[in-house]
Amino acid sequence: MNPSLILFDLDGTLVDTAPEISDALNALLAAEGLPTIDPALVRSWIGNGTRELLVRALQHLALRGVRDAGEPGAADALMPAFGMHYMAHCGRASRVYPQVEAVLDALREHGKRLCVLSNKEERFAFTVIERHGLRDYFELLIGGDTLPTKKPDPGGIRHCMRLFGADAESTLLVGDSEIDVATARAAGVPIWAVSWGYNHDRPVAVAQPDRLIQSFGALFELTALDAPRERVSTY
Ligand SMILES: O=C(O)COP(=O)(O)O
Ligand SMILES: [Mg+2]
Repeated sequence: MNPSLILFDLDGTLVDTAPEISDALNALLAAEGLPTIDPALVRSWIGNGTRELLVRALQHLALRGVRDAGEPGAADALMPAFGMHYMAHCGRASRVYPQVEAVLDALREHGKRLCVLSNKEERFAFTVIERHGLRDYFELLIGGDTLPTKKPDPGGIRHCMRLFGADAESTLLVGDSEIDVATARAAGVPIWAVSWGYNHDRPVAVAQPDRLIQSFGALFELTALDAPRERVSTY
């Protein structure tokens, strides 16, 4: 395995975003006079994008008898306010996982093309990587609303492969959920799954990724087959 193009899922793979996603959601619910939700439950809803998370939160409240939460259109009506709360919380309580910067540095130094492929809407995904200083590692960020489809549709992977002239053998997806595994399978590319992310309430191992990694440092081995590029100074 010596991929030249490596695509990274964002939430649960590069950055632990669950705390601020539940902070933003609960800030919205409190502002609307609705009951707040246990962060552990919110964490289990991450993976399909922010709007979908809001839909699930409202369904959860409706099932518990909260009036108005189950009204058709409730999620769309609340989405602009949720977006404002989320933007205000983005990058505050989230943390980049250990070794991420060191690995991305090494991969870039060895000439790998790196992209983010997230189901989080582009503006939020961009804000998360920007606020954590990760932006310059990536040549492209595809969010859940960048293209007509999102994961598990293989469109995002195919788009990157076309753009960077990579075939299935020279592409790798690194993700944390069964959605990522399904996306990679649909595109015919290998998938390495991280063990520490968000996969609803089950271990991602059940989705049978090609490899399960226990630490981000495992990705250092992807640099073993390429000589480091000469650094070109701009000064
Ligand atoms: O925001 C989400 O729900 C998921 O985002 P991810 O695809 O980066 O895990
Ligand atoms: Mg994820």
